[in-house]
Amino acid sequence: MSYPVESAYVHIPFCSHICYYCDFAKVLMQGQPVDEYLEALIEEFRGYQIKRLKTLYIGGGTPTVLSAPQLERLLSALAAEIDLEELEEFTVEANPGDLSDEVVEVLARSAVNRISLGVQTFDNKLLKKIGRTHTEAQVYDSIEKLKKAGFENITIDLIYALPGQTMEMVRSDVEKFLSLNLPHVALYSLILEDHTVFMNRQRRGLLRLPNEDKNADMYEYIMAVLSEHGFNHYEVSNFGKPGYESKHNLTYWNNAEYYGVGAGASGYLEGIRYKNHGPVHHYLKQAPTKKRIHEEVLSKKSQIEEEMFLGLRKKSGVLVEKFESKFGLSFNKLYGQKVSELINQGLLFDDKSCIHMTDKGFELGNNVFEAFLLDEGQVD
Ligand SMILES: C[S@@+](CC[C@H](N)C(=O)[O-])C[C@H]1O[C@@H](n2cnc3c(N)ncnc32)[C@H](O)[C@@H]1O
Ligand SMILES: C[S@@+](CC[C@H](N)C(=O)[O-])C[C@H]1O[C@@H](n2cnc3c(N)ncnc32)[C@H](O)[C@@H]1O
Ligand code: SF4
Repeated sequence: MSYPVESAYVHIPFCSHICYYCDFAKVLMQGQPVDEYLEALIEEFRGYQIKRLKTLYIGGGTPTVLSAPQLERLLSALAAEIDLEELEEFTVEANPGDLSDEVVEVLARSAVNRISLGVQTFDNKLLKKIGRTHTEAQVYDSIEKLKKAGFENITIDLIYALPGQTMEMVRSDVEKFLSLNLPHVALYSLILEDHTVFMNRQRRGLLRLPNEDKNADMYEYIMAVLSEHGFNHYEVSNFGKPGYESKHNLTYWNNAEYYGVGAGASGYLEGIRYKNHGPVHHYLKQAPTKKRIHEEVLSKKSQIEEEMFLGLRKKSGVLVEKFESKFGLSFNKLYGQKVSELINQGLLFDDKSCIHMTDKGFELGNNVFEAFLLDEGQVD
């Protein structure tokens, strides 16, 4: 069965500085052929002849390091391609340090209706320690500017379990978020990624990270306090007031297909997961329709596993009937035994039509996901 593709991700790989924890596709903006990149990106987008989209997400890197005219060029070129009446959610990621008045003005005049602000923490000392260049005051300033410009669907990213971070500091970050009265927050536990300053420090024994128990305490605190304040914990790391759950990110977790455009972007089209060339110069060298570096036709086994891993990340879980009609298989025959075991361990619960993770399951996510790996040959 095929479903219409309703989402697109557009990647801006430039940053004004490189954070110590980050391994996303990004490069220092200085000296980069930014205008040339934007034209190539627009051409790649046009090549897909996309007309209808429900969600569009411009991420990075840092889209807001573009100058106001550059951002204007990008936003209007993308908007000209699609039917804006159909577009429900249009997100742009922004960094508090570089959100100028001119950039906010361009955003306000465009079809963008959701801003994702990379705050990470409100603690000035900690911000420095993780390689960020903005301050707490700049966060408030950016949010005020955005609100004044008419944005109310604003989300922020926070990271917890940062080096030297205590429970008290996490509490303070969450309280500061709550006092801003925003409808959404993503809270990520720090992941130590290869090729980062933090991994280098860790290898030399120089990084003091909260241990696993502390990390679990922090997550439990976050879940409890945000649900007390009316946030729906709709995905492992995402919390939104009802109606503010991110439609774009739900596309990923629903295992639906999406266009991925730009250097280092991933996409999923016609059963193929692909990734574009990452380094900007490599990306620019390829013809508009040949930007992909890697394509994988997913086997039925992989499709089923992904359906489970992604679906279980959501509070709403995996709908058994949808699974069965998508794959033409009996869910119970394939996973019934595993699901019973995980329910007995308190990691999953079952409400007849759906399988969901419990809070404990969210905490121990990887143990749960592992149980859904299939053996070779188990499905054709
Ligand atoms: C790739 S960044 C792009 C957004 C923007 N450039 C910024 O930094 O605010 C998206 C988000 O991923 C999260 N992130 C990046 N690296 C991470 C890591 N190693 N562990 C946990 N979260 C991470 C951060 O919260 C960040 O805001
Ligand atoms: C970690 S999430 C943050 C989401 C945000 N908190 C929100 O609710 O909208 C976003 C990051 O994931 C990465 N990302 C998302 N979709 C992508 C795609 N299709 N290809 C490549 N990177 C992607 C980008 O680096 C982007 O900055
Ligand atoms: S976290 Fe954001 S600003 Fe920092 S390096 Fe990564 S993409 Fe750039």
